Amino acid sequence: MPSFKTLDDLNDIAGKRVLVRVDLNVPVKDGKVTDITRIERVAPTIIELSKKGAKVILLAHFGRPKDGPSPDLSLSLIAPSVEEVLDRPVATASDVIGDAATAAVASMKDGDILLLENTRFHKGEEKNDPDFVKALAANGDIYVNDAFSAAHRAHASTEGLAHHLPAHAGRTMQAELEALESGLGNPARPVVAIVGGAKVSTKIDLLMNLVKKVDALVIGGGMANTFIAARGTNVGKSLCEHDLAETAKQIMIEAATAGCAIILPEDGVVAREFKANATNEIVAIDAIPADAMVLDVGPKSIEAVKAWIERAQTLVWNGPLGAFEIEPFDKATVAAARYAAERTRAGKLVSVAGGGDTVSALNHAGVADDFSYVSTAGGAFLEWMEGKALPGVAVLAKA
Ligand SMILES: Nc1ncnc2c1ncn2[C@@H]1O[C@H](COP(=O)(O)OP(=O)(O)O)[C@@H](O)[C@H]1O
Ligand SMILES: O=C(OP(=O)(O)O)[C@H](O)COP(=O)(O)O
Repeated sequence: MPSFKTLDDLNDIAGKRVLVRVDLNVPVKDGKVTDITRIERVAPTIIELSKKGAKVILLAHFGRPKDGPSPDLSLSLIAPSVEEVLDRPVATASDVIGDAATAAVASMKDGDILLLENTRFHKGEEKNDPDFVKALAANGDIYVNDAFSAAHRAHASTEGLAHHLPAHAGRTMQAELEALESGLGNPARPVVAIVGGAKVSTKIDLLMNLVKKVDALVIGGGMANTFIAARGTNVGKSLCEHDLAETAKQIMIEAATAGCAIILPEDGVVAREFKANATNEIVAIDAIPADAMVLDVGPKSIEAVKAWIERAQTLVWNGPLGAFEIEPFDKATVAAARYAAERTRAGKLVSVAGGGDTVSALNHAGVADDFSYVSTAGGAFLEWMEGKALPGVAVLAKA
């Protein structure tokens, strides 16, 4: 595990402006936060710094804004939940740099907490643009990164800042790395990975290495549609990234070479509308109607997933098997989560799951506490599993 400075190395910080990168990219429905796990996980760092008298300035992204600020991706939507979890007032600012941010920081008293606006409202964030990094750094004396779940991004607030200010890992960053190392550093085999969800383009590349590390890869969700389409099967209107067909094919070749089984759904639950209780039917995976979309894997596939969980000694899971937020398309995710929890409780399985929506899905299934470890991270967790150095962690180690 890389060594880095932590909060233990931060003394006499009363009055200091501490820029704390947190991950507040939480699930939201109708403007309301539906899962507060990520907020709960960063609370200890925020409270500790505030109690030491620091001015705690939170930096975070929310969603993937394309063209600058948009009200539906404003962190002001998340601020009330942050206040509720911390049980303290949290001020907000209408921007993350510039006059609005400077004025908000200038008005802080020792121990105050301020949430700046979505870092991704500026293009410089994802480009790790030096001028944007400087503008962020102007409001801080110290940088703390507690966003393990965004540490696979070499962005201004996750990587760039550590080159400008004394950089420390927050309590969650530290705890996540320790827990993953102790749970998965030397995993018992067979290791089975389940990968689903919707972030196909940002996660598909890492499967190329993941298949060399695990014995079986079970693919569900939007990711499965992309693999099924790559085989030449019609996926109708399903969430699918057709331009990634070649990558998907290459992954299947790599998996065969590495001796990793790839398990794709045999059947799916299809609907014509993405909404709760939409009329739906179960179809074989090669019989998806052209005007329908697969919103969950079907009952035969659920049995296959459970059989792989039964064979596994270690399970790593990121990405729900279906659109679990809308019933009845939560069935496969709930069934797999409950079965993995049952095997874990019986001492037959080490189960590690991660990702904002995956954690929310485990909470929905009522089994998050039964898993061996639940990480706040999805993509970062899988990249860690691949053995990759995460830019946000590597830079802390250097600092
Ligand atoms: N078949 C599907 N069609 C559309 N969306 C899906 C499907 N399966 C899963 N999803 C969606 O994937 C999202 C979670 O994906 P992702 O962000 O990759 O997971 P995580 O946050 O756990 O890393 C959920 O909102 C879920 O509705
Ligand atoms: O939610 C996140 O990642 P995850 O969906 O892989 O768990 C992180 O906040 C990173 O977000 P990003 O994938 O838009 O960079």
